[in-house]
Amino acid sequence: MKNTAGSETAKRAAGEAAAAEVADGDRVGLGTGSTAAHAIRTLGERVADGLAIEGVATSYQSRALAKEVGVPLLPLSDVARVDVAIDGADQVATDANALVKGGGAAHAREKVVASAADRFLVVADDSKLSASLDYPVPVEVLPDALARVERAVVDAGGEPTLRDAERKDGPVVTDNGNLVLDCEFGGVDDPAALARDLSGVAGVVEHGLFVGLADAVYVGDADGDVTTRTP
Ligand SMILES: O=C[C@H](O)[C@H](O)[C@H](O)COP(=O)(O)O
Repeated sequence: MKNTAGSETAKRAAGEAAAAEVADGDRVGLGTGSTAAHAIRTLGERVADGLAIEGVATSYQSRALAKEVGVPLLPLSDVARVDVAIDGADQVATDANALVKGGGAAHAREKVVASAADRFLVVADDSKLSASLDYPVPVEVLPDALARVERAVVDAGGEPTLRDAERKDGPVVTDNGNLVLDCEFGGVDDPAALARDLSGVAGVVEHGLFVGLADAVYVGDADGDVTTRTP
């Protein structure tokens, strides 16, 4: 489920500010979504100006965009670490320590890349900031485990909804061939505990709670100004 409230100016400002942090020779994780796309386009412009980097895409979408703008790519399956990863979020806790991601169903690969990054930079417009995390948590599920995982989410106090796409009959299928449950927990008081609980359920491929992974959050506003938050 996408959080589409923010302005394009704010997203662009955040994406450009984070892309400016990338240095010559870096291996760069390329996030997914409309905000990360601004960072990828900026990196494409910098590559055209002579910046030498290698990108690692987190989704079909980010791979296609990187190719379009001329960012050279390495396959994720060959990569154990990246220097810096830049990615968006659907909701960011104001203390910058926890995020909800996966509105575009890309959170499994995004978490692999974020966890492989020396520096994980999050880019977001200011509508994504929230004192407490109350955005539905996407959970990628092995198709055969759907019923089992739905029950586990209910047991954990959540309300799971199988994600459907507007222009597709049937459920969303991720780039990894799995299903997505958007899980409403109301406010998440202890993101680390919920993250641990969800990771412990057999059949959960990955969930969209990113706790303690971000090194900095670049927050853009509608005037094009950017502030940086660190956990
Ligand atoms: O699965 C998608 C990703 O986690 C995105 O980074 C997240 O949904 C934010 O996307 P956007 O920048 O388009 O709001």
